[in-house]
Amino acid sequence: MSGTSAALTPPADAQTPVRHPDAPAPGELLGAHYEQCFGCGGGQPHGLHLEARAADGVALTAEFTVQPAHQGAPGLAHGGVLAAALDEALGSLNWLLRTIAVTGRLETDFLLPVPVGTTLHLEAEVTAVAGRKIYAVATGRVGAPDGPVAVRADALFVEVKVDHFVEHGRPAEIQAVMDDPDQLRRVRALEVNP
Ligand SMILES: CCCCC/C=C\C/C=C\C/C=C\C/C=C\CCCC(=O)SCCNC(=O)CCNC(=O)[C@H](O)C(C)(C)COP(=O)(O)OP(=O)(O)OC[C@H]1O[C@@H](n2cnc3c(N)ncnc32)[C@H](O)[C@@H]1OP(=O)(O)O
Repeated sequence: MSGTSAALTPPADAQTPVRHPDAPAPGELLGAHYEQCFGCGGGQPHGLHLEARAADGVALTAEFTVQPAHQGAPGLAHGGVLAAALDEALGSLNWLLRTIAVTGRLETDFLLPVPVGTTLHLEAEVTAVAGRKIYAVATGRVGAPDGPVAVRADALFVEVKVDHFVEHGRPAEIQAVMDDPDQLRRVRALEVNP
């Protein structure tokens, strides 16, 4: 059984999402938004190393292979890790809107257990935008892009400015980003109207 709370139902005056003209082309790898991100960064040994690719519209596909470090029960992925994979795929939609947004609400259905070694094939899509609120859905299929759906999520992201991170992040990590031209370029690429 699954359902969606009222907070995840777009209001009647919500807009159809618009892919930003400078968004990566369909098929292009999106890359990590932050090297130390648990979801997409290359600098986290036990991270998900999720690789997302732009699709048509305001949508993407992504893959993540469940590692032994991601177990909850013996030989099975932890549910929180699967939720993190969905969250990361949904968060990567920022690249297509060229907006910085953070997860406000994430509702997840766990439909099938996911064994270690499985590659989860994710799809995420923005469904509506209302002011700063971005509504999106994601699914994760096991084994193949057309495999059975193991997990799915409905989410609300809320647009923020870079200041959100500068204000709330631990100063050492924020300074490290500011000192790294490559990292700074990634942040700026997300932010159309700083
Ligand atoms: C130069 C150095 C820069 C360093 C930065 C480096 C890299 C950064 C680059 C990119 C990173 C971007 C994103 C990360 C990407 C991927 C990771 C996966 C995604 C995540 O993992 S991200 C982490 C988890 N995430 C959070 O850490 C959020 C914590 N949270 C907050 O920071 C606030 O809570 C916030 C901002 C969400 C809202 O706060 P706020 O004060 O700005 O706005 P407000 O409360 O007014 O909400 C506005 C409207 O959203 C509705 N609304 C809000 N929350 C709702 C909820 N939960 N349910 C239903 N509706 C909700 C309200 O009802 C209102 O609706 P209405 O306008 O209709 O009244």
